[in-house]
Amino acid sequence: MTDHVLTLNAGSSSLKIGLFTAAAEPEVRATGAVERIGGAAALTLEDGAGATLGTRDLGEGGADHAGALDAALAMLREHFPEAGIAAVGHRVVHGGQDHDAPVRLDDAVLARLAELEPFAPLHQPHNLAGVRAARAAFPEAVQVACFDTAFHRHHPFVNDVFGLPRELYDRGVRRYGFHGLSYDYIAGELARAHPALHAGRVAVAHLGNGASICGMVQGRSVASTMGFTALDGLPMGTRVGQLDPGVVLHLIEQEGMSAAEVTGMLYKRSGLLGLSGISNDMRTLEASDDPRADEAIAYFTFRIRREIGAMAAAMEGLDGIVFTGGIGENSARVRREVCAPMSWLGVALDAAANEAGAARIDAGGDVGVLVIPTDEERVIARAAAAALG
Ligand SMILES: Nc1ncnc2c1ncn2[C@@H]1O[C@H](COP(=O)(O)OP(=O)(O)O)[C@@H](O)[C@H]1O
Ligand SMILES: CC(=O)OP(=O)(O)O
Ligand SMILES: [Mg+2]
Repeated sequence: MTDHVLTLNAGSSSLKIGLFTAAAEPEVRATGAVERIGGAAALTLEDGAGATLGTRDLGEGGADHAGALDAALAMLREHFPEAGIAAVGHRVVHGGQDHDAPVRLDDAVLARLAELEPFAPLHQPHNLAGVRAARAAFPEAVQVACFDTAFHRHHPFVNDVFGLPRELYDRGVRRYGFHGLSYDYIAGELARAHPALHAGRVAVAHLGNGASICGMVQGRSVASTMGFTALDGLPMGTRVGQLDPGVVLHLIEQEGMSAAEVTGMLYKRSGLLGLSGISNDMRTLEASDDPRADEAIAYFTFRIRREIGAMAAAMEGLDGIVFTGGIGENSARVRREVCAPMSWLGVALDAAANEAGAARIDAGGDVGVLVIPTDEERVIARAAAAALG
């Protein structure tokens, strides 16, 4: 029976899939993840209760995004041979100016989204390759795109613009912001479980291999640290984060680097990897006793603090901080190094709650501090189920 929806979510270092019932509030049947794509990639499939159904080692450097998708779909089919797929929901990182909501994919939409590939080179090509693969594997299914940019499409002008000649803004050179599916989920969780915070001003820090902060007022995005591309703002696993554009000019004009070489440096060889010289992966850096690993983490947490301060200014106050994403959910050290020096802003951390990975980790200061596991898959599944009517 075609009574299920499938979700595909290609991140920069991961591929996540989900199998849900096609209900208005979809029920999760299984989730699968390939982590550390490009490194020691491994696939895990779990059932809806979190019990492991299968694991597969894809080997050091053994899987790219396409290989990860093949392996994940094969394992899913093995465990759920009876599940028919009525709709496939895709995370598509960049929706450009056109999309503030999910959209059904056809050839014309797909062609326009492909034009945005240069603006999200670590994601968009993999997202669209997933669409093509899913159309071939499930030709009868409805294909739906869910955009990381959609949640941010109604920023105030001052948070949407760069100080460039106006015609560039008119041509779409704007601050789009990303990780919107994650922020959409967090906004829903705040509304459900923390209505007072939902009504207030919250800095949501999505810290994964890609990392950004969203300034959320009454559950809506008013600012993002990410901009025209997912390079801006915080330093990330391999991405540079905020950078003086004069450095780019220097690299090209004085150092003789090509545009492609600069692109490779800023997207793939900077951030935690570039600073540490060791790894883009926070688990590896935390386990290292090399001082460069500590310095990379120190820069990461310093920039998060700086940007939370900037969000407080953008929102004219701060009622809460939410940590989410692979690092935000799991690294007590990062949360501690971010929060400890922010008592001036009313942030007081409960050290024991933080180390224990509790859901609420503030010690009752002016600013509520929460850890909320994100669920981009659920947001995608809801949109895919909704498209079925
Ligand atoms: N227990 C942990 N402690 C510290 N960092 C962790 C832990 N688990 C995962 N991470 C980090 O989370 C990051 C990946 O986050 P994730 O949101 O899954 O990535 P992506 O941005 O590719 O979707 C990696 O840097 C990884 O090391
Ligand atoms: C937009 C982005 O950076 O996504 P991810 O964190 O999944 O790489
Ligand atoms: Mg991600």
